[in-house]
Amino acid sequence: MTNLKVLVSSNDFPDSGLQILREHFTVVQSPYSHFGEEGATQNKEELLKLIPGSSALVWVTHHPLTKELLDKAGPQLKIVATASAGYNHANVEELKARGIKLSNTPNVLSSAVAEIAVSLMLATARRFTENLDQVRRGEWEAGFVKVLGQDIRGSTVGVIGLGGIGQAVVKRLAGFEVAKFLYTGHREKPEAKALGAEFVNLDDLLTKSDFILLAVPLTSETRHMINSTTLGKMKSNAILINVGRGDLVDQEALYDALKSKKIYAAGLDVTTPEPLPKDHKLLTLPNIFVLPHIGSATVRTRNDMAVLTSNNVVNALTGKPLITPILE
Ligand SMILES: O=C(O)C(=O)CO
Repeated sequence: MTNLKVLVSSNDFPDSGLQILREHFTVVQSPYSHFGEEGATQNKEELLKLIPGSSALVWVTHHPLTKELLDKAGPQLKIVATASAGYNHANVEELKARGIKLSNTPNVLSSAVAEIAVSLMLATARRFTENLDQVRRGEWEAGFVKVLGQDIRGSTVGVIGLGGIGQAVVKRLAGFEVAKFLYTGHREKPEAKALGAEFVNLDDLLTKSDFILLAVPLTSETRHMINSTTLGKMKSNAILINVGRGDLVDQEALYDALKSKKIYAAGLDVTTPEPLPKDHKLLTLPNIFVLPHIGSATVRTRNDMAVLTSNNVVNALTGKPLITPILE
């Protein structure tokens, strides 16, 4: 064990990851979580107190890594290891300018997030929100014609971003008799052939797909890529699924498109903000199904993410290459 200090940024980092860190370093952990307005404020104050002298930061959720925090940490900071695949909160340019390494946790969460994407497809296509509401009200529609949904069978599924998560969704849909998989992105993916997915431009994907899956990182290029213009190109039976980041979607435009039935439905695991306030107007719509960002929230996946995060820290502080580098 060394005296190098590792700060774990919230109280819910799994023991599997903590154990690895404790074998090597002096571990300091915030007693708060990032979640909720109060938790986030308390945690920020606590982190400002705990961060000086840290050689590594284990960044557990999506709290922004501000210049203020980095300044407080001090010049010995070598690595930020974020326990997430997405790293839009990690202030990449600032880390790069300061020569600080950055790692994330891709791949280990692809199957869990893909399961949530498929769940959202089913929940929206089969109108779980309206149907569950009927059950809760004790007012089931009688007869043959119930709240009728759409089939995944025979549909065209368009994937925006055929990376690890997008590919895992296509694999999981193998038994659903999907008619066609389309995908778009910066370039064709070698994996697409085996998956039977056809590379198209964004406009083609938007105009032809029955399901549109967002599985791209949030960048300045992808922010609000779903807006009134792109929503306007979708089919009236289109279902939008977002397992990426809330800001990929202009939520005002999405509200209008769902309210006016310009598109059929939306299933969101990610929103802006998170948590979405319970009186948010999106939640008044019958054709939306919202989850509280649980894509990677299984015991196994969270443990895998924690172990990978900690092993990245061990490697960075013992002079070995990062396992999953963003900045090295
Ligand atoms: O790891 C991430 O970036 C996630 O949002 C998982 O749901």
